[in-house]
Amino acid sequence: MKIPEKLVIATRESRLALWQAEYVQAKLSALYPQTKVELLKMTTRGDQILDKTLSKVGGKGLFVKELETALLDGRADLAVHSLKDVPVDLQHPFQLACVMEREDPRDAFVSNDYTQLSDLPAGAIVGTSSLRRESQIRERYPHLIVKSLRGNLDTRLRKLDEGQYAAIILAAAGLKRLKLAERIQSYITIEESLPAAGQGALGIEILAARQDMYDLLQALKHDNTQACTIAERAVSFALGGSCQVPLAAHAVLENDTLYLRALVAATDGSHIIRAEKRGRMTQAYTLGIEVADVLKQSGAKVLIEQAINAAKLDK
Ligand SMILES: NCc1[nH]cc(CCC(=O)O)c1CC(=O)O
Repeated sequence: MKIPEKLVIATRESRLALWQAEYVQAKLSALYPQTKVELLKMTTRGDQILDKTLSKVGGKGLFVKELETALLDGRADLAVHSLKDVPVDLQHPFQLACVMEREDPRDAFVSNDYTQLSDLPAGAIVGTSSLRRESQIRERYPHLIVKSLRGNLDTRLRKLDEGQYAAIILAAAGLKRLKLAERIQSYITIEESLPAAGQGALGIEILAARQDMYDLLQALKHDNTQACTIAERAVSFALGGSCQVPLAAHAVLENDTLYLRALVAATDGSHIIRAEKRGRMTQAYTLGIEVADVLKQSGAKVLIEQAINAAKLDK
């Protein structure tokens, strides 16, 4: 393997994105001490459009496109992403080189006044802009009001502190990475808020033609996480998932067996379709497709069409 003199990592400029890119930078520097590893900091459309909920902005790959341009014109060799933000139908000329070890995949309950969702009184306002979180909250706590909450982590926490919300829901992974875990009142169980495909994991994107990069990055791969997220992303892919659709998929490895759970929800919170299955680690993708098939047989397609139409009407 030929080790390059210099590597450039494309990254967004949010604090979390920079943490993630610097984390990869440190790992690569340790692995390849002769190589100079630099960051190319970029603003994406997802960072600029802050007045709409993500489902209404509606673009797949809202947070990755600009970084891909840098890969294409050779300004960067790799791009570091929250895997959750990487489109499941990532296509040629791009490729995921590897998936790194997952942080805590759970959603976190953040509030200045309450300890957990079940403590909130009727009419209390919960902030989240994820349809996935919203539908699961609505199913279990129909007396709560869910309101949109956008912006990077610091912005979201500021809006909570200003009193616009009784509580907000955020990915635990981001808070932990930014040393903000003390803001977490409680963790929402996987059962109560099934996470998004890839939540908590980092994905490294490259040009598919860059075999040298692919080989170099295999040292960062985490087999367990990669198998779990392949299964999760396959569910989403098979259902045509995007952030317009309330879709969750989460897998864990239990003694070499993958345990995959997924759900599709009605945007109005009226019902949720769930499916789960166990399978071999080496058959992760197939397992995801099978779980998606079970969801389809239970009527998931109709819910997905409704969600996509609702998003169109809202624009
Ligand atoms: N959609 C934005 C996004 N992308 C990744 C994370 C958190 C970190 C992760 O899941 O890896 C977040 C924020 C959130 O969901 O609270």
